[in-house]
Amino acid sequence: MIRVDELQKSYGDFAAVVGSSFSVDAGEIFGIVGPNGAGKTTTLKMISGLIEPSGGSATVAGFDASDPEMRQSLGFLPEESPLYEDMTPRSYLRFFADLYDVPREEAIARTEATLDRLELEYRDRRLGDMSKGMKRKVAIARSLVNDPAVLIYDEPASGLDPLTTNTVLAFTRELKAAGKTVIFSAHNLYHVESICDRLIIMNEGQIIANGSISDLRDEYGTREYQIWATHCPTDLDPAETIDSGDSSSYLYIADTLEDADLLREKITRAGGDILDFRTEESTLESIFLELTGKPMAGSRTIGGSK
Ligand SMILES: Nc1ncnc2c1ncn2[C@@H]1O[C@H](COP(=O)(O)OP(=O)(O)OP(=O)(O)O)[C@@H](O)[C@H]1O
Repeated sequence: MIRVDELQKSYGDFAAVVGSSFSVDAGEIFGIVGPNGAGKTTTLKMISGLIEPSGGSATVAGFDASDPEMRQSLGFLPEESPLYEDMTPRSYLRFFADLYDVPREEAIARTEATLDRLELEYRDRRLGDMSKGMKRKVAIARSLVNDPAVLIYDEPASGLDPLTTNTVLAFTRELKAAGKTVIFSAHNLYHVESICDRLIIMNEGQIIANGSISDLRDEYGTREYQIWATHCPTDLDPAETIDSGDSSSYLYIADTLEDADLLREKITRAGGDILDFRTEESTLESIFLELTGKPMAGSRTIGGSK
């Protein structure tokens, strides 16, 4: 659905994007992550036809990014989406429907349904008097005004409260369920990990990793199996021991599932009980840190990060 081939952008001597190539299949949510200045927004703007590449090409739904016809297939939500402050959500969305030549009735039905789903009240209030979250919902509705097959969302949940963030993430999943293709850029790696099918990591204008979270874990991450038990056979060396008065518990770590099964067998044969068994995997954040050497602003880890 989207094909990016050796895409480049230079500003004078400075190379903001250096020969990026990747493709996004129909119906995928595809993530783009990277530290500040990595070239994410520049890449998204080139795919959207908003800036001209210095080299290479991008196609969306079979159209070159520079082809005006491509716009009918695309909804772009920029990182900062200034709205016309004196308009109301309804008048603003009708204005965009007219720009895209969408019939009025159809536009009203579509945008009202989107605003219902995003739980936006006050649709006749001046946009200038609305909160950031409310404006974001209107901008999301705008991205769908022409019912595009492809959506490019640059930091859609940035700066929003947790409730609105959850609504935006759930809505993005629903777009996929409805058959849309979504490119999703975010600083919060937990969001990317929870909704993206595949992703690229960019650093200093280059793609440094490309694949599903599971692919990236296999290639760059670690996985270990942890067993907590009540007993310590004499020939085993626990990674950790917790003494709590009259009883102790022991932690054993295995690198493979086969080794973990052997450990469990040994412990139960020696009369011990297994208290807990869990898999600990690298989070996207730890992989990101490993690859870029830079922490991701605005990100957070979920339990079990290493
Ligand atoms: N119009 C421009 N003129 C000169 N340099 C630019 C221009 N636009 C972007 N850049 C530079 O290109 C690099 C990539 O910028 P870009 O906005 O694509 O990064 P990003 O990964 O989206 O960053 P962030 O996470 O901070 O939004 C940055 O160093 C930026 O300063």
